[in-house]
Amino acid sequence: MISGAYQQRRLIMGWVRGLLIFACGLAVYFFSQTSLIIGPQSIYIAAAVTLVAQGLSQLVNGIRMFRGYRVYRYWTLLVITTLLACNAVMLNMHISNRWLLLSNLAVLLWIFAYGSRSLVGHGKDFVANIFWLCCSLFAMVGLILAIVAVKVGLADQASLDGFGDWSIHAYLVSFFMLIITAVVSLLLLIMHVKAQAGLQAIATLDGLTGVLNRRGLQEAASRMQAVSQRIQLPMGMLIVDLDYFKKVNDVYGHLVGDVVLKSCAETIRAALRGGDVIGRYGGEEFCILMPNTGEQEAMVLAERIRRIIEVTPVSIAGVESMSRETQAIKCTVSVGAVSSETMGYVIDALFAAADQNLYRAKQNGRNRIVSNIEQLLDKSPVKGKPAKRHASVIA
Ligand SMILES: Nc1nc2c(ncn2[C@@H]2O[C@H](COP(=O)(O)OP(=O)(O)OP(=O)(O)O)[C@@H](O)[C@H]2O)c(=O)[nH]1
Repeated sequence: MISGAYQQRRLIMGWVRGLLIFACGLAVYFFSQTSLIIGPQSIYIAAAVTLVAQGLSQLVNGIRMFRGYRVYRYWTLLVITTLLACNAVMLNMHISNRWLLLSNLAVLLWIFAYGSRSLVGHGKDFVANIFWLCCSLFAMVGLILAIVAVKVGLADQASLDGFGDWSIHAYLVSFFMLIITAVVSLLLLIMHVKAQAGLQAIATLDGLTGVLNRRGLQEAASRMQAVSQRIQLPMGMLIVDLDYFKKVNDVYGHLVGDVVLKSCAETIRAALRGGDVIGRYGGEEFCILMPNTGEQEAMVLAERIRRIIEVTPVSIAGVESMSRETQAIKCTVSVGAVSSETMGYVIDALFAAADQNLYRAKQNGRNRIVSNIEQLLDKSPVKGKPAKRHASVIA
């Protein structure tokens, strides 16, 4: 978080620097329009464009850094030297205004095209759409600069000599300022949205396994319950608990315990259907919420999870502090299953009933599922094979 805030500060300070140089460029341009200038007006305009280009290129560099793209350290230096050198040579050699203007416009066009490319949105989410908006705003400026360049290219010499008085300047300057303000504001909005999403993820995701934490789970359960109840579809819930996990910690250490937890969370997640939600309910307990799932389907999914954990040993080959012979650990889980068909839609009642069924599964010997299905089918609970030992080691 602290390093993220520091990065953001660095980025924003970079943008501020770019905008200040850009503003200096505009100030020089406005000064060139007064009678206070000494010497030819074109020198001031060339200096103004150089400063504007320099400020913009710093801004574009900042945008690239923000997007995580490669930043060319000497890019801003290259822009300023190219422009200064071209302008100095052309002014000293009294080369036609047309070439002076065209070269300046070309550099500005290049910067906007580069910026526009750096702002292309990826994906279809809100942030991607805002990036696309910024991209099109920069592209629009590029297009207008291209039109001005064509106009300069086609204008006759007499008209070019009065270029300083062309009314398009006022429009261009206001347009530049408007677009830059809009793009910077949109980038700040993206920064804010990303920071919010980061905070939301920290608040609702479990740091170790990457699945929802208890709070995220509660929120997901409330949402699922509201929708299921409204459209009168059943919702199922499983609480999956690793058997004899304390012994894994005791025998192999907490580092291995963490690897086992992560791996089991991933294995369970991979076994779920689209729309199912997994969260970490407690230490070595996971909760699975299943929309449109009755008691029978909940049992089917519970059995799939029990089976897949049983047949998928957790590889601990690369874990530090483990001896080379120990390659993998076999685990089993007990599952408490329940659905709104037997317990109704009250979330706390579902959690309590699933917990109660899990307790019964543990009492009955572990590596098995207990549900309320007998209440529906008048049958005894489905049972998996009891585990013979807590965790076997595959050498
Ligand atoms: N490595 C690791 N261990 C954890 C974590 N959270 C909880 N535990 C451990 O999980 C163990 C849970 O032990 P118990 O509640 O006795 O459960 P158990 O040994 O699995 O026994 P049964 O559930 O009855 O089969 C404790 O030793 C906790 O320290 C974690 O994030 N990482």
